[in-house]
Amino acid sequence: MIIFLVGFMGCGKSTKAKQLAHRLDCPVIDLDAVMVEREGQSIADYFATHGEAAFRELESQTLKTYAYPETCIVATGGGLPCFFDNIDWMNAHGITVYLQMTPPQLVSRLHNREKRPLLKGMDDEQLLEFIIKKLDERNPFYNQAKVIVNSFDLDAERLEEAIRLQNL
Ligand SMILES: Nc1ncnc2c1ncn2[C@@H]1O[C@H](COP(=O)(O)OP(=O)(O)OP(=O)(O)O)[C@@H](O)[C@H]1O
Ligand SMILES: O=C(O)C1=C[C@@H](O)[C@@H](O)[C@H](O)C1
Ligand SMILES: [Mg+2]
Repeated sequence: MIIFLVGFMGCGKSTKAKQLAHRLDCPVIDLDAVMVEREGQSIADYFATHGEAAFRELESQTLKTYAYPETCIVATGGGLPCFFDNIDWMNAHGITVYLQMTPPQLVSRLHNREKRPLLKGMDDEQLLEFIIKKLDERNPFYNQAKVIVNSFDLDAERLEEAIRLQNL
């Protein structure tokens, strides 16, 4: 079974993916990291040289063509579920889990903004405003996930339970 973790930048996808993979003794795949490795370029550099539209194409293609092991945890990019038919594809191929956080909680987790092309140069106030607006656009996609959990202070054991309750 493939478990896809989705949610806004900073909601804990990469951290929780590693913890869950450890508990379930299976590999973890971080799709942002897969693209960085394949392209030999950071995501910020990819955005700068090719633009966001090209990045979204690459991201969708990477999602759909990756050779996933039978059981694995996949940390997805923050925008991935919101483009093309990516959320439908994930729902058809595995269990989707939305790691939900409030905008102020996300602000408190989003350091290193210079590495994130969409957040570059923002202070806390601008970031909060941006997140509120973006979440409004993105929630209709994130909310199509099969499991929805508040991920602030969520430990991996409780996350595993929430997924099992729904699916395993
Ligand atoms: N339980 C926690 N308490 C405090 N900080 C945490 C906790 N879990 C994760 N973090 C920190 O929050 C930040 C975001 O976590 P993480 O990188 O896992 O999110 P993400 O959803 O993968 O974000 P993105 O892929 O957009 O970079 C990181 O700096 C991480 O170290
Ligand atoms: O929320 C987004 O649109 C993004 C999130 C990151 O994981 C990266 O995939 C990229 O920086 C874009
Ligand atoms: Mg991540």
